[in-house]
Amino acid sequence: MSIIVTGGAGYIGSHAVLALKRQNKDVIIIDSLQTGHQQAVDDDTTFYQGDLRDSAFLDTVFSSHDVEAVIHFAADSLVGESVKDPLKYYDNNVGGAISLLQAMNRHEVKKIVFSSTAAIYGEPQSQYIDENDQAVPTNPYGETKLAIEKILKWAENAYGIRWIALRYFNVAGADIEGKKGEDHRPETHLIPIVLQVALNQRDEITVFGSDYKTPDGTCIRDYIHVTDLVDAHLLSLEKLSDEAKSDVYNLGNGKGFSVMEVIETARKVTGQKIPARMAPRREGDPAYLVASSAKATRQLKWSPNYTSLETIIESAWNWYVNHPNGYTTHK
Ligand SMILES: NC(=O)c1ccc[n+]([C@@H]2O[C@H](COP(=O)([O-])OP(=O)(O)OC[C@H]3O[C@@H](n4cnc5c(N)ncnc54)[C@H](O)[C@@H]3O)[C@@H](O)[C@H]2O)c1
Ligand SMILES: O=c1ccn([C@@H]2O[C@H](COP(=O)(O)OP(=O)(O)O[C@H]3O[C@H](CO)[C@H](O)[C@H](O)[C@H]3O)[C@@H](O)[C@H]2O)c(=O)[nH]1
Repeated sequence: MSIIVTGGAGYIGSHAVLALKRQNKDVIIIDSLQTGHQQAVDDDTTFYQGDLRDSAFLDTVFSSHDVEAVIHFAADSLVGESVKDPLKYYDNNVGGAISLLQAMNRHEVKKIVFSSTAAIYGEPQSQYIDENDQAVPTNPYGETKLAIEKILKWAENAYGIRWIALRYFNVAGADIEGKKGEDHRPETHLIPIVLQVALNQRDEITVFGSDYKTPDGTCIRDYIHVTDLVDAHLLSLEKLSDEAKSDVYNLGNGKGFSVMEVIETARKVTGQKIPARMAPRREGDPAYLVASSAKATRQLKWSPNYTSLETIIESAWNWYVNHPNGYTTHK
């Protein structure tokens, strides 16, 4: 039996493929390479290049393998871009998920683990966000992910497809053995940008806002190591195999770090100066976003191993030092 990983040539998906292969699972990647990289796919992994919205393409993949379950990472995920071009996000994220679920239904595949996001919560209502907090997204990206969670509920009701939606906080770091890393183009995430400054690829890091109501005035986020995040997907697959009920889980580290703490830690890890410039707030950034992952700890038996910010940044730095140009040729 095989596991299909959509978006397996992307940052998180490629780490999931690595983890599944370390468990000797038979993995099939589906990826259009619209933001992913051919070089992130190992030669010994079955890879189909194509778009999820292409049903005939999906039929070819699903009918060529005995598919046990799907892990669905493929999506567009830039918050700012989603505000400028919301239809692109509804088309790719919601359209892609619908097409995938239809293919699963046609081919009688009944288990899916889905990448959701903390962005579905919008402005947080409490200090540690839990799964019962209000889901009121403040951008189209978050809306598309929430819409897919709702689609999953109805798909279960009608077609018996069971699902687990994992709401990620700030995913960061790279494989501890240095086999995979993060290469988004354009890069918008804080830690990779800070490390690009350390590599002299950028002049400085722009700090978006230093007047928040936080101890040092900069935004606080919950950074979760990509390998810990991926572990929760493997546990979710096991849980679905045990006929457990469909559910949503937050995935975070439970610890908040400010933008300045990230920069300070990166200075320590890299030994570089990393000049920082204070700038106005970025629109739509809440001051404080930290997860309660108690439900995942309790019900998935999940526990993160790489919770120190230093370890997270060190693992990313290790990959960048060895891959200063990322996955060299894009696409
Ligand atoms: N990186 C984070 O901090 C973060 C946080 C919360 C949620 N997420 C979610 O995790 C998932 C993976 O994120 P990532 O950072 O690895 O992104 P990524 O862009 O590196 O990976 C996404 C992959 O999906 C592929 N893809 C996109 N649309 C496709 C389509 N229609 N058909 C086939 N392939 C398609 C892309 O080519 C890419 O390889 C996304 O769903 C994202 O919304 C990420
Ligand atoms: O050059 C930069 C980049 C980021 N930041 C700050 O660093 C923090 C982290 O920003 P990221 O862009 O790395 O991450 P976000 O918190 O904006 O977004 C992440 O969390 C979201 C959930 O709220 C979504 O899931 C999204 O996909 C995921 O990347 C924010 O306060 C941001 O303002 C800077 O100061 N300078």
